[in-house]
Amino acid sequence: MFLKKVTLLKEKIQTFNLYPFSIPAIKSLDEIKIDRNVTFFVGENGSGKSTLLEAIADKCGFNTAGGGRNNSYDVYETDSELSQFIRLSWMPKVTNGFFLRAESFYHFATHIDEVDENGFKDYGGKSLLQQSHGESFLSLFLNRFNGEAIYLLDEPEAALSPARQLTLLKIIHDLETQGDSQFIIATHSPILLGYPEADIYSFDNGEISKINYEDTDHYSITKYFLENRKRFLHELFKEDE
Ligand SMILES: Nc1ncnc2c1ncn2[C@@H]1O[C@H](COP(=O)(O)OP(=O)(O)OP(=O)(O)O)[C@@H](O)[C@H]1O
Repeated sequence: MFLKKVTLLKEKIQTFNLYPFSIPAIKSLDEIKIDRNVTFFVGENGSGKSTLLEAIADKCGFNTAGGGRNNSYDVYETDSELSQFIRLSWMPKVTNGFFLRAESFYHFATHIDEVDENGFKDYGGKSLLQQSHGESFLSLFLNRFNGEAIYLLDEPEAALSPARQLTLLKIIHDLETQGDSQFIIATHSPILLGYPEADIYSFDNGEISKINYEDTDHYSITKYFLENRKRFLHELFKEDE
């Protein structure tokens, strides 16, 4: 494990009324201790997970549109408005890694198409643009990801079938145990969240705090839905009847 702590430099912030400090979870952030190789960010849509992950990626020197340190394609890069207000504490520092941003992965794939000179060796031997969305994610995980690195994944499940999400769990497990890799993953997937021995930070209720897997909405809503689908849907549609 490499990244141990993320601290918000409150003394540098002039106003908490503007984005990103207007996001309740960010406003109340003091520091996040990272004690595990695999850490998840969960929370409602708009609770600030991507904002913080992007700031960490920026601070790591990764392309904020997705990629690692050597992936420079400024045209798609966005400024992280938070990164200059956080401090990352490392032990030891690692520079290898990757920021996967599901929503802008196409830009990364296009960039690789433009610059690749070795037959897409890091991407399974085929242009990422000629692979399906989910196939291209898995090619990246299987071929480009390797040991002693930090991987920041923003909703990696976006393109993955449930079976491929299980494959991703296995890849994470192999990289964590054999390659000494660290992962921070923003996700809505109850499958990914089930990774053993991971820490889960919730961004709900205006704060960032640790939560047990079984206490997440992702677990409880999915479980209730699967076990009581008819009743659940009946209640959900009731007002419209
Ligand atoms: N560049 C920006 N300028 C102003 N507001 C922004 C900007 N980017 C995001 N926001 C707002 O900040 C809030 C947090 O957004 P963020 O993308 O971090 O949420 P999230 O938790 O990752 O959500 P989701 O689960 O839907 O991906 C949202 O209300 C969003 O509209």
